[in-house]
Amino acid sequence: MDKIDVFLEFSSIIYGIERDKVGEGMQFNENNEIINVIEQRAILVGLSTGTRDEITTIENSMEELKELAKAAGAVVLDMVVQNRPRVDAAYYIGKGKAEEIKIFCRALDANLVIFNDELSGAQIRNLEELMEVTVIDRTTLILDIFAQRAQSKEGKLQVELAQLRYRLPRLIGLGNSLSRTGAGIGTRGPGEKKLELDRRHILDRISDIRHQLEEIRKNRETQRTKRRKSEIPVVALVGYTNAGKSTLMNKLMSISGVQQEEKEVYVEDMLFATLDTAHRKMVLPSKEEFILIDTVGFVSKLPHSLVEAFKATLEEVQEANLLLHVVDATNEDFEMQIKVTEKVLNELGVKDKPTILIFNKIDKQEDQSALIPRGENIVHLSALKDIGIDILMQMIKDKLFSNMKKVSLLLPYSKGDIVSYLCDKTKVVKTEYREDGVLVETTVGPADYNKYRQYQVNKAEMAE
Ligand SMILES: Nc1nc2c(ncn2[C@@H]2O[C@H](COP(=O)(O)OP(=O)(O)OP(=O)(O)O)[C@@H](O)[C@H]2O)c(=O)[nH]1
Ligand SMILES: [Mg+2]
Repeated sequence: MDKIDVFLEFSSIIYGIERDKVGEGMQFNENNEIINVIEQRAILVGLSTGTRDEITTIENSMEELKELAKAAGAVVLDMVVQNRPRVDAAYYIGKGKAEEIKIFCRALDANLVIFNDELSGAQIRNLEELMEVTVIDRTTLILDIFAQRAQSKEGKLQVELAQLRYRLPRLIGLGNSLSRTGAGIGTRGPGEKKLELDRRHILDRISDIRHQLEEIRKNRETQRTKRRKSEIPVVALVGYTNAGKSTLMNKLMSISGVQQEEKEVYVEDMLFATLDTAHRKMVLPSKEEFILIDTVGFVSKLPHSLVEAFKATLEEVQEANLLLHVVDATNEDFEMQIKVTEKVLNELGVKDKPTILIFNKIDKQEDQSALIPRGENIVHLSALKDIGIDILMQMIKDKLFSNMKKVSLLLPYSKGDIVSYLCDKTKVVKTEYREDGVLVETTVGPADYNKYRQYQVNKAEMAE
């Protein structure tokens, strides 16, 4: 074990004991005793290249970075934006600006500089050497928040995998950074784990995590197959972080009449409150059932390694019959948030799903109600104050169940494949083996109805 390993291992034990201190940096003496708890005092730095493909303004992006920094436990002292047509390969914002920020750090007693974009290993190293403070980027910050929040075994593995993938091409820069800080944002792994710094170990660990995740995925697949068989439709809540997905899930659960108060999902006014998907069974007043899934929220510039790592969890979204895309109507950047969510869903292979666009928090939003779109698959509501929930329920019902038709099909014995398909995919209430074929009573959607209506028999024929 080298010096850094010992240092990190020890600091991870400290974090394990003093959870509320997570988010703060610590200083240790030679005996690895805490001698000082260092506040993570951060200056945020953004770069505006003035190109039109930026999906939001630099000001809004920096505000969000501030929220992310706070969510990770840092104190934000100030924000600096550099206008520059191109990224500087060595110093990202250019050496001159980096020197200015160094003076700024001294003046404000900052010990951390957070960049709004991903940096290369060389940029991190150069900037740290020049500015003499810890340098991290937006990706490290987001991964750090995820590392702090991950609860389930799968969540922890996914975050660790994302962190390791991010680390691998940046070992030189990060090694430097970690040996300098020892603790604090960017050094934490999920479950207070020490993060690897050695290339070979990282590769081994990545392959080990992949295997473990594959096992978990297989298990989930088995459960999903069971669910599919039971033919209960699946509805997934998706959207930008902090939009109110979990609040809406709890609201729908409370009115669905199912006794599951203990199963309320976690709601918090912070970014990335939910990391693990949660499933709950819902029952509509008219008794139809569906499964509702709550999922991790998205954010602008979501690290690619995280999207990759979370793919398996979000596989469920791919299979959902309906998406509820929740939007925070009070956020002035809601259009960007919708675009980001759609883009991430696209990356996950979720395309052309029936979707209800939900503008949430209308109890609070005042100024921009005229700006919020209205339309066929759009609903304005407040999950917190119970406004418009009944309209949403009706829409869900219409989307999931209005096209379903009860049918009695008499299938010749030569059409065994259709019989097995129906038994597999639809809610069969009766099968009867008759002389002229198999009589199947079931409920089908419009596509299946059109395909198999030729086999439909009416009640009089059935009685023969
Ligand atoms: N005023 C108001 N606040 C709401 C409403 N719905 C949710 N909130 C608040 O918004 C914050 C975030 O809510 P969550 O339900 O945790 O949001 P989420 O989309 O699950 O967030 P992540 O899990 O982080 O992706 C909480 O403070 C909620 O109380 C609403 O209708 N009106
Ligand atoms: Mg949530």
